[in-house]
Amino acid sequence: MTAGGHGTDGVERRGLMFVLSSPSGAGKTTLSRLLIERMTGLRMSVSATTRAMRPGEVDGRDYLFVDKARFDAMVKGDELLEWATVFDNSYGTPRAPVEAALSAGQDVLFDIDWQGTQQLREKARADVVSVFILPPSAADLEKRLHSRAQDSDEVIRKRMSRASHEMSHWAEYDYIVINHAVDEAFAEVQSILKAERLKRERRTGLVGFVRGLQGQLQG
Ligand SMILES: Nc1nc2c(ncn2[C@@H]2O[C@H](COP(=O)(O)OP(=O)(O)O)[C@@H](O)[C@H]2O)c(=O)[nH]1
Ligand SMILES: Nc1ncnc2c1ncn2[C@@H]1O[C@H](COP(=O)(O)OP(=O)(O)O)[C@@H](O)[C@H]1O
Repeated sequence: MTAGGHGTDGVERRGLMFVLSSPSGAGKTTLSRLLIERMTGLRMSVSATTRAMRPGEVDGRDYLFVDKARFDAMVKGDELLEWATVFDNSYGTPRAPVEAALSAGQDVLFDIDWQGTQQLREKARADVVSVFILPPSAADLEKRLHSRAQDSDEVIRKRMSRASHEMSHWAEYDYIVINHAVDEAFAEVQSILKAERLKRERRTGLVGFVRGLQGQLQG
């Protein structure tokens, strides 16, 4: 699924799928936006969802907002790389943009839940890097859900009551980041991506590069 692209140092490598998951309100969206703004070579995977649009959200940027019939047609037509039901709504990752980005040598960022992460891992274990974001405390989580001011009290109660269940999947992830201060959590997530980009196994161009160096040395 992942064709080659060039790393910042010019050595060809396979693109990776960078996954952020967390209980609702822990900071995935905030960290994802910062990553997209500040890291080159990284594209956001825009999910399809049947949930209602929140104030300030933009169709096609935050999500593709679709009705249940369209979502079911996407599932039937094998248009989704993975999909799951979360908070009574359907969410899924459109396959085509992900495949196009990876073939163009870009990395892809996913804000998806543990169910979607498991499905991606089953499909492409070596190319998936997963990070679970935890809130510093339950009180902070609740405060953040309220401060976002985009969900009703009832929806927030539902999200809080699901948080413990969501969090129970933390040990399936490669990295765990505790989101105390945004800047620090961002720096940690950024470091993970930078290090993962340098992993030897992804750097398909290294053999040729080193051969070239050896040729120069013998030359
Ligand atoms: N499996 C899967 N989960 C998704 C997808 N898109 C979003 N989610 C997850 O659905 C959950 C709810 O997302 P959302 O309604 O935006 O609320 P938020 O968690 O407060 O941002 C979050 O855990 C997201 O990570 C997707 O395409 N697939
Ligand atoms: N480290 C942090 N400290 C304080 N507030 C934060 C922090 N990270 C995120 N927030 C705020 O918490 C709310 C929920 O964050 P968001 O990124 O939407 O979470 P998620 O996408 O995981 O549901 C937002 O209002 C966001 O601005």
